[in-house]
Amino acid sequence: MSTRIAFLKGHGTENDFVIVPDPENAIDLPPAAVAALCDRRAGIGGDGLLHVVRSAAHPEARHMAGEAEWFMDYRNGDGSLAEMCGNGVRVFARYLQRAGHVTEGDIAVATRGGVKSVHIAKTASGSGSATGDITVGMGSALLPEGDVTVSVGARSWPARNVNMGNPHAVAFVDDLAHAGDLYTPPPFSPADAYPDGVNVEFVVDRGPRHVALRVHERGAGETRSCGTGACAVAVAAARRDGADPRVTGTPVTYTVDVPGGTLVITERPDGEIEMTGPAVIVAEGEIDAEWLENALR
Ligand SMILES: N[C@@H](CCC[C@H](N)C(=O)O)C(=O)O
Repeated sequence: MSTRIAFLKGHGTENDFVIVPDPENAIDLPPAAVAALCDRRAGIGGDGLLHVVRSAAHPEARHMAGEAEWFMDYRNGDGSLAEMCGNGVRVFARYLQRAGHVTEGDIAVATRGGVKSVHIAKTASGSGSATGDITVGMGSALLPEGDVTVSVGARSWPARNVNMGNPHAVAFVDDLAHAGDLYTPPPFSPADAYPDGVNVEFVVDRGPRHVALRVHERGAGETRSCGTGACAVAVAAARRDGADPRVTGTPVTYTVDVPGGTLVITERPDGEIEMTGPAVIVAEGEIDAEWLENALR
C-alpha cells in the first residue's frame, strides 16, 4: 500500500460516504480497512465507502467498460458489499465531475447492479462542484411475493418486499417514532426471510404522493437517507395507492422525505425509476497509511 492515500468525504441527503479514488484499482481495501475508515470515532466516518475505479481495471466491472468508464465499487460501513447505492451513485458522479473526469449532462456509471444513467444538472455558477441536483436512472423495481412481518417491541406490521438491485422491506406505520431506536436490525417473521440481510424502511404519509421514511440499512444501521430505499418506498406506496404507471401509461411521482432531506422519485410507464436529489462533496484529504495498516492488525 502506498504511504499516501487520497480521500474525499461527501453526502447525498446526509447519507455520507468516504470516497477513495483509485483509477487503476491499486489500493487493497479489505472489509476491515473499509470498516476502519467508516468508523465515526476512530476513522473518517461514513455510512459507506465509494471506491472509484476504472471499469476496465476491476474484475467485477470489466464487462461494463464499453458502456461506462467508471465503476462504483460500493461498500457498506461494516465492510460488506452491496449491489447498489442510490445516494452513492449521485455522490460518485459529483466526485467525477469535481475531478474533471466528466462534465455536466449525461454520464454512465457501472455498479454491481448494472450500468446506471446519471444526469448532472447544470449549476448556477457553472462550476457544479458542490451544489445542484443529480438524477439517476435506477432501473425497475421487482416486487417478490411472500408475506413478511416486521416487529419493533410489541408492535408489528406487514412489510412489502421490493428489490431495487438490493433488497428492501417496506412497512407503513402510523408514526415514525414507532420504529424505535433502530440500533439493531428489527426482527422479521419468518425469521429466515432474509438470509442475506435486508434494508428496512418504516414509512408514514405526509400528503398526496408524499411520504416520509426512516431506514435501517443492512451493513450500516440507521442512516439519514437511503436512495434505493426511497425508490422502494415510492413503488410500494404507489401500488398501495392503486397507481401503476406500467398499466396507466402515466408517470407517477412521489416526494420522499428522509431525515437528511428530500428525494423525488418518478416511475415511468416503462417501469424505469428516476431518483433526483442533491450530492455534495464536503472535504478532501489524505489517509495516513500507517494508521490504516495498524487498524488492520
Ligand atoms: N444507502 C444506499 C444503500 C446502500 C446499500 C445497502 N446498505 C445494502 O446493503 O443493500 C442507498 O442510498 O441506496
